[in-house]
Amino acid sequence: MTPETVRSLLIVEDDLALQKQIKWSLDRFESVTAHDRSSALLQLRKCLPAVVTMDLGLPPDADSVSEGLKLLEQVMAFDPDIKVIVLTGQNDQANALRAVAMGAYDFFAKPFEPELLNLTVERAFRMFELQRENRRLQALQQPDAMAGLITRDPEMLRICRTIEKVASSNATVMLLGESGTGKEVLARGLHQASPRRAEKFVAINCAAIPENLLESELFGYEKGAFTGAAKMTLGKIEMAHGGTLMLDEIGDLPLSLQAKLLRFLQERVIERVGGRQEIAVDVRIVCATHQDLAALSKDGRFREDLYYRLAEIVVNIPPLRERVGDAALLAHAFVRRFAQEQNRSAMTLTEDAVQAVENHLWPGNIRELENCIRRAAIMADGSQIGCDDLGLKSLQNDETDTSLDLRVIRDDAEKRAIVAALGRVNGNMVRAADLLGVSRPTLYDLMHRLALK
Ligand SMILES: Nc1ncnc2c1ncn2[C@@H]1O[C@H](COP(=O)(O)OP(=O)(O)OP(=O)(O)O)[C@@H](O)[C@H]1O
Repeated sequence: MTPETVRSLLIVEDDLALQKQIKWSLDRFESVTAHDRSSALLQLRKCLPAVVTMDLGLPPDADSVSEGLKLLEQVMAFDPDIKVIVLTGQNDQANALRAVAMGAYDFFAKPFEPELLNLTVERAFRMFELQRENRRLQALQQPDAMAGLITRDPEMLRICRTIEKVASSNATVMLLGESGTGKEVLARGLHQASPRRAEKFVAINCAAIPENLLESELFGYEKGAFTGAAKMTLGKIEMAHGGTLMLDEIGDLPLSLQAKLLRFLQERVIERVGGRQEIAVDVRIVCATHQDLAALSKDGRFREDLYYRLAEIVVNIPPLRERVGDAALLAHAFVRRFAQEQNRSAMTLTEDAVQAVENHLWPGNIRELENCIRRAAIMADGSQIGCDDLGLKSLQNDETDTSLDLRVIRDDAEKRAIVAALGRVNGNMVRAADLLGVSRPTLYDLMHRLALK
């Protein structure tokens, strides 16, 4: 729920005359009504009220408080911030107190005094708004939405800035990158940097759920929609209402569901499985995949119209092997974190371990590196983590070990230049020294040092 949204009052009363009377006496608030528990739950999800006034005696058993208390419990489970004002009979203080113990905000004995009820409802709205505002401010204090993301690679830093820039819009973002490159980290960062940060971030992995369950997982289902559907259940889209929904591995979404998702993106309403009602849902979509979606859509395996809807902003995340200096930077950071988590004194990577980390290609990207360091931090005997602990080959005494040694690089270049100069002047030392810009004795010395004689 975005902070600007006006929240309404829900009046739950089975006596329709009384319901009208309450609505009328609270007419300065925007209100909706319900006459029993199931219609109240429906309104709750549809209108997301801030305040509920509720009769405890509801049908089918209006003489007892069981339905009312059950509804109260469900309201509190749905959103504990909602302020519920319980309307009870004159001599029913025990049940009123029971309701307060279960989370009700206040109670009122019938017949009620309209002015007093007005004041209580107003106070409840104010309390609700204050709590929301408080949470929003707390979220604002979060200094950097990308705080958990470690990188010094220029391309990754550029991506972080892009994510922060587009966060305030509602544009759908598509994150493309190999497995383990941090797509979910970036999606969470986007949510944190957006005005939706006080609401939920919900992620669903389309590849991890069997096709026959995915529809109800995404869209929810009504009670009795299929065998085993014992109660109405919200889908991930509805759960993310007001917040951000991450559709991970979107390339694995079956074609039948692609059509349904497209309809949702166009009309922003869903229908639960087995339901007939259209429910408006306000979510920001982020999707991610390691697959080539454009190619999938050319092959007819991914709807082109859905692709263009989802690809409003496309972010290509580079694999770890292409990020300059990040493997070692992340390795050091993970060592510090895992040593701390295991209450071990400071641990460090040996020099050849750092070198091995830098040279490994990390096909599983940051996830693989993270797991590798976690395992090593557990296995290492002392405070030093070496190549053996990491399960990587040491590069010491290996040819590639000298790849960054300037002296070796310089010697090699000098050797090649001298050979080329001598070749060009057919072995004439005087002319070769001239070509190389050194004296003849210096050229002799160099050839001696470089074992060229
Ligand atoms: N730049 C980073 N700094 C610190 N940790 C990171 C970074 N990128 C990724 N991680 C960590 O690496 C792991 C994998 O990241 P994440 O789940 O976001 O990748 P992914 O691309 O969504 O993977 P998959 O495609 O397999 O779902 C997580 O534990 C995450 O915290």
